[in-house]
Amino acid sequence: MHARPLEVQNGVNETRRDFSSSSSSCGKNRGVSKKKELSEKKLTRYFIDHRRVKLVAGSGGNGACTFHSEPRKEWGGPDGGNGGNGGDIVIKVTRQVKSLSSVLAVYHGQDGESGGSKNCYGRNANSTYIYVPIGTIVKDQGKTVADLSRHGQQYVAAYGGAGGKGNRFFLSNENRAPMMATPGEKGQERVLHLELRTMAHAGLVGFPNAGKSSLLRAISNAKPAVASYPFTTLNPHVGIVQYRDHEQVAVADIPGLIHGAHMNRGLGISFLRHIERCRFLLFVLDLSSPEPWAQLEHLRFELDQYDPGLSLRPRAIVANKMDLPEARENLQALRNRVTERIIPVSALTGQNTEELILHLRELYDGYLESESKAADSPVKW
Ligand SMILES: Nc1nc2c(ncn2[C@@H]2O[C@H](COP(=O)(O)OP(=O)(O)OP(=O)(O)O)[C@@H](O)[C@H]2O)c(=O)[nH]1
Ligand SMILES: [Mg+2]
Repeated sequence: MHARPLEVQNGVNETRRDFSSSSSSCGKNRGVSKKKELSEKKLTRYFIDHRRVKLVAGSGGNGACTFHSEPRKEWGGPDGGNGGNGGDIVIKVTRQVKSLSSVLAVYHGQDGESGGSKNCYGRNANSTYIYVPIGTIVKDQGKTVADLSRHGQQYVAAYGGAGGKGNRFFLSNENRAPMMATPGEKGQERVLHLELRTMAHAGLVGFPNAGKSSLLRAISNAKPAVASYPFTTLNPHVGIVQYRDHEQVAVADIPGLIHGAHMNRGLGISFLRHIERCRFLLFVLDLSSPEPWAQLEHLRFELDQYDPGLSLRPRAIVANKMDLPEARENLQALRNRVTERIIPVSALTGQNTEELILHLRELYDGYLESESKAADSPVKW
């Protein structure tokens, strides 16, 4: 078990290899020849699940100060139109976007058009949209201001400034020739933090190489990359387990945790955040490794350090790699040490995955029941 951090160090090289080969647009095997060590800091850069954005909404257009002029009509009166409103900046959820990597650091909204003569009003500016994935949380100085969990949901993050008034607006009985017009207001300026938290019912939690991605492949429609080195998975993948009665359970393959993850080691805190959103947990253990129960203790420790009680969510232990002889030897020893339900499976051969799928459904039904109870309970004032 103590060899894990070392393994992770080795895997750091490998991750670059996988990263370049898995995204075809980057070109094949680009990183393979380069043996440069990839630091943990660089590793975390590949997955963007939080962003700081500065938003400057559009300013309103200025009002115009003009007078009607026509041949033989000396005092035509004021005809300066109002300016248009500045564009808002809107954060909008879309299914098509999977991470926050496309979100820029600064956004400027469009300015409203200025008013013109002949009572022409300036055009209002269009809103600027920032597209984010489902499960994005918007925070302003640490306070959550929006929790965007549905496709199409939107949040107006910065309001555009109102357009200025033209001199026609100030026409009154007292003042027949107003010489004033107001400038457009400045758009709202804000600095927000966006955070992405995977939305899934179940989370696969385990050390790198435990077989989480293989398991997700075996039980759901998702096809995350599988390879024999740690940190193959750099982004959470969500797979859907489909049942005959059309019920669907979402399972998230969360990148491997390592010892010290709560202190941001490895892929660290960013992934603990994703686990936080899962209703129930499946601890995936590589049973072919020596003393697999130590993996479980480490995982629990990391979860509880991040959020006390997180490891106590409804859960099951998935004893993976049961096709290997060492795993069969370890299973009984694990059973003697752990009271929770253990489901022995082999993600590689698909052995006993039905039991896991059925147990997942039990956990899901339990979750639905607790949700409906919570909805029925009277609200306390
Ligand atoms: N023999 C055997 N090998 C398995 C089994 N499940 C996974 N593996 C192998 O274990 C290695 C790691 O599998 P992954 O599914 O990539 O592991 P992971 O937990 O997703 O790893 P990270 O994404 O790095 O955290 C691969 O070489 C798999 O082929 C299993 O049930 N039996
Ligand atoms: Mg994986």
